[in-house]
Amino acid sequence: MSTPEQYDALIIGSGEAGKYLSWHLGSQGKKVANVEDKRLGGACPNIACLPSKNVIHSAKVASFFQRGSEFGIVHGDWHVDMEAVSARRQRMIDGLRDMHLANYTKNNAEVVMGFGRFIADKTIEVALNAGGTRTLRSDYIFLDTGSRATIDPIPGLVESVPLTHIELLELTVLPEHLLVLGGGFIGLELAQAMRRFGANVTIIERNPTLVHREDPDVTEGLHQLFKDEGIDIVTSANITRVEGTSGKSVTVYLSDGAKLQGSHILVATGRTPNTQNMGLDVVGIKTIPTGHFQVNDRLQTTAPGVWAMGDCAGSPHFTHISFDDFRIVRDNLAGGNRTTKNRQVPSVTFTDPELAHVGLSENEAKKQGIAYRLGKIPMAAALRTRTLDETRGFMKVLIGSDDHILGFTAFGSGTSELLPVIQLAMSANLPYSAVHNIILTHPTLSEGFINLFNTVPKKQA
Ligand SMILES: Cc1cc2nc3c(=O)[nH]c(=O)nc-3n(C[C@H](O)[C@H](O)[C@H](O)COP(=O)(O)OP(=O)(O)OC[C@H]3O[C@@H](n4cnc5c(N)ncnc54)[C@H](O)[C@@H]3O)c2cc1C
Ligand SMILES: NC(=O)c1ccc[n+]([C@@H]2O[C@H](COP(=O)([O-])OP(=O)(O)OC[C@H]3O[C@@H](n4cnc5c(N)ncnc54)[C@H](O)[C@@H]3O)[C@@H](O)[C@H]2O)c1
Repeated sequence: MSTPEQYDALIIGSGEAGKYLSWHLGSQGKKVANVEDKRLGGACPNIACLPSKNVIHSAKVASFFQRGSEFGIVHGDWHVDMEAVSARRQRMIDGLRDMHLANYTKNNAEVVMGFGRFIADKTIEVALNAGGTRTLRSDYIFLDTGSRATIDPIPGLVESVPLTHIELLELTVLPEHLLVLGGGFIGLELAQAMRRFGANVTIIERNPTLVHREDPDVTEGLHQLFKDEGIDIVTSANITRVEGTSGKSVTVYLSDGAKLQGSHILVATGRTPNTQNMGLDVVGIKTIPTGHFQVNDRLQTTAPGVWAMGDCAGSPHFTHISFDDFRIVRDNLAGGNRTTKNRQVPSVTFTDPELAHVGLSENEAKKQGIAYRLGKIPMAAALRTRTLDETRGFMKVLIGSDDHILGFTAFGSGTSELLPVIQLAMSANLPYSAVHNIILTHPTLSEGFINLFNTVPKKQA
């Protein structure tokens, strides 16, 4: 082993938690190296959240063109230029890359491009992308290695060279017919975007409904939306094999004898944590059966002086949660006592309309035997939606016996921006009247809260 270079902190992976911790510790004058083997800044700005929302927005513009006459806009011939859609996405990514580089420079955090693995206690060897190795040592090591698309061991699937979200977002030619494996977050968002660009799309989901853990009104709403947009949905699908090559012709065979034919196939069936080939045995870092690093509620692994954050630590797979993992570790390093226990996990599925959620769903409340009063309105009751012709969907809120908000779900255009008000009331333990009684600007979507809380049944005396 070459003589290790000594650091105050080593961070493996430059995803959300990793980069923020690198910038934070660097700004405090610590000698920090952030090791990254692929894309600086991790998945979110390069291949996940931001590029997908960029492409989804282009698809929204396409849907406005399709709906032009509804708004009194008469246009001539138009078409989708996938090369230009892709170029717009790439421009955004390039800008984000510059922003990341500037942050590393400003905060004196070193970037080491290469794959990191443990070779001894507190010691990482980096196989440099540029060739050669470096050996780095620190008493403080933080893992933020993220996750990748799972490719199930279905006969013929690997051989079909399926698209993952990475290749799909980079397409410069529209698929004629896209088969989407999985009706979860990625499948729904990308299926709708591709359909709006003009592709035929079939979603193949193994459960009886899309987003099967959601309440029945949510799944019904999504099924109806996708049906109206001309997306085929095959549920309770048991795939026995795949034949052909994505980009040419692919056939998916189901156990009930059905045969689904497409030009391309996208896998969107969940994530696998990046925890392999990292020399974990050398330092005694354990993983759990899902492959994630084993951590406690302060995100400490089973090796002293090694923490894990974000997807690789099994935290809910969202960028905002990886960011919160960073805050927990940052504050505990400074002597705090923060944990991952009982934290809010808000989420938004960026279909159009969006599905925004925080707290308990009705399914969960029933399963846990928690009594609730339900307030619910159609989105059309928030009059803003009528000005926009975006009246599809509903909002609902679960209220506990003490008048506090237990959960909120909105399936409606622009509803992601409604979450923070509800989250604030929930985290400050305020009764729902605290939101109900605010003067809410007319005509905004949030004004819908007044109508929503009006529908909550009064407490029984
Ligand atoms: C298509 C898509 C859309 C999404 N949209 C959203 C969204 O809208 N909102 C949201 O909140 N979440 C979204 N997510 C989820 C979100 O992207 C992830 O939860 C988040 O990026 C995870 O961040 P992370 O910090 O765990 O690490 P990541 O961003 O995954 O970064 C980990 C980095 O570590 C590197 N690495 C791994 N192993 C090593 C090693 N040994 N040595 C060196 N480097 C290594 C990897 O190459 C990677 O760059 C989306 C995900 C996908 C796939
Ligand atoms: N807007 C967002 O915040 C956002 C967007 C995209 C991804 N993400 C994150 O990334 C994670 C991964 O997304 P995802 O869509 O890959 O996973 P997911 O867990 O959301 O959905 C996967 C779906 O695939 C189905 N499935 C699994 N194996 C299958 C098979 N063999 N055949 C047919 N269907 C099968 C599952 O039943 C499930 O419905 C999400 O859980 C989420 O945490 C978040």
